[in-house]
Amino acid sequence: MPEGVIYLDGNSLGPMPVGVPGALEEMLHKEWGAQLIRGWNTAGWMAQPTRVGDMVGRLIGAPAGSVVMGDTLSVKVYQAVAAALKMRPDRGLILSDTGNFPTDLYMVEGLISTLDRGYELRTVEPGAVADAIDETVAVVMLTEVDYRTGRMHDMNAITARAREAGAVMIWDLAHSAGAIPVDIAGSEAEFAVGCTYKYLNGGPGAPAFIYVRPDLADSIEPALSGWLGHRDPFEFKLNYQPGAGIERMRVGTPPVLQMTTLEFAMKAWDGVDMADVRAASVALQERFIEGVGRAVPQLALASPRDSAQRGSQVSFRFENGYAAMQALIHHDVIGDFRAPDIMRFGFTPLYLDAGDVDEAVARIARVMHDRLWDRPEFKTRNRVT
Ligand SMILES: Cc1ncc(COP(=O)(O)O)c(C=O)c1O
Ligand SMILES: Nc1c(O)cccc1C(=O)C[C@H](N)C(=O)O
Repeated sequence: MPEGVIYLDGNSLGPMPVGVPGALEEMLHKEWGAQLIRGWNTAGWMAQPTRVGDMVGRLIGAPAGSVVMGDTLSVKVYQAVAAALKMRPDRGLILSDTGNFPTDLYMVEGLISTLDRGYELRTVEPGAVADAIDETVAVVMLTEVDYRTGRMHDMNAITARAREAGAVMIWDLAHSAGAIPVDIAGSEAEFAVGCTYKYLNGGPGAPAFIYVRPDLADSIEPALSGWLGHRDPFEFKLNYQPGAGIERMRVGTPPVLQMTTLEFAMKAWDGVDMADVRAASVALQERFIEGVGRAVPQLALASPRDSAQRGSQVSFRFENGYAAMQALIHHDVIGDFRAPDIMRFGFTPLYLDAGDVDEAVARIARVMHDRLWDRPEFKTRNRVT
């Protein structure tokens, strides 16, 4: 971590794991440089999407062979929804919630605009999802942890409700993978998707993942029928035939450099138990909430106070939240801002401890008490964070 920086934004972009530059340099010289196109076979690039998929799968409770990496999360959402709709041709409703990340909703809008049957995308308040699931719903698509508030859905209860109603369940685990324990197989959800540039530290643009419940993987119909999801890509047949199991959710050429970065980053999780990560995360978050509550009571907690209902982030509402976050970043506490008024802080025990939390609270208190945010340069909205 850069000297003096307290990084509370690993829920948006994880930091670079120690050793990544060396690992990449080695790969560039020994694999791409020396092996050239032979690297697809001899360096194992072709098998990397499922090999890394298994590493990610372990953290989300997915059995080996049920997760594949590739593309962006937006694309994986599209694939999951398209396949799910084909499983329920008699129904026309896709249910999501108003807390979902916009791209998930946008991808559904785009997908259904290309389909002849009139589909409806309906969003309800997060707390109203379970009651909104009935026999008219084809697909329930939710992000488990709300990107703004950190509010967590009850994955098992909602999946069970969807199952009862005959709807297909898709979970977006963008804010769950590497953040909280997930038992996707135990939930019996049909699909899950997620990204790897947040808690898994795969780097900006790291490939996304998709999980398909193993008993379905050989029967789902991929909408993005790319050649690397074909049963025999190197037969170069004129017609598409889906590959075996999860392989059919591959599309085109995998981003090998990003995949190699991610594969290296995943080594940090070897032997790590998500229950330990969760316990450490909750302890850090509780310390933070109590500290901020004592020192800066004007920041209103936007996250559930009960840690059992919160992912691995803590958010506060403040009307000048954008400027306050810019000022904080200026003072080397990096969180981010989400419109309209949310200051968001992510907790990642792999590289944060109680001392970081106390120092962050002290700097937040200074920024707020001394109104260090009240400067024109902090008020121009032109930033990602
Ligand atoms: C829940 C969720 N879905 C999707 C995305 C983004 O998708 P993509 O990786 O395609 O930009 C994010 C974050 O950017 C997210 O938080
Ligand atoms: N994926 C991002 C990007 O390409 C640029 C900036 C931010 C992101 C994010 O991941 C945002 C994140 N999903 C969020 O929860 O707000």
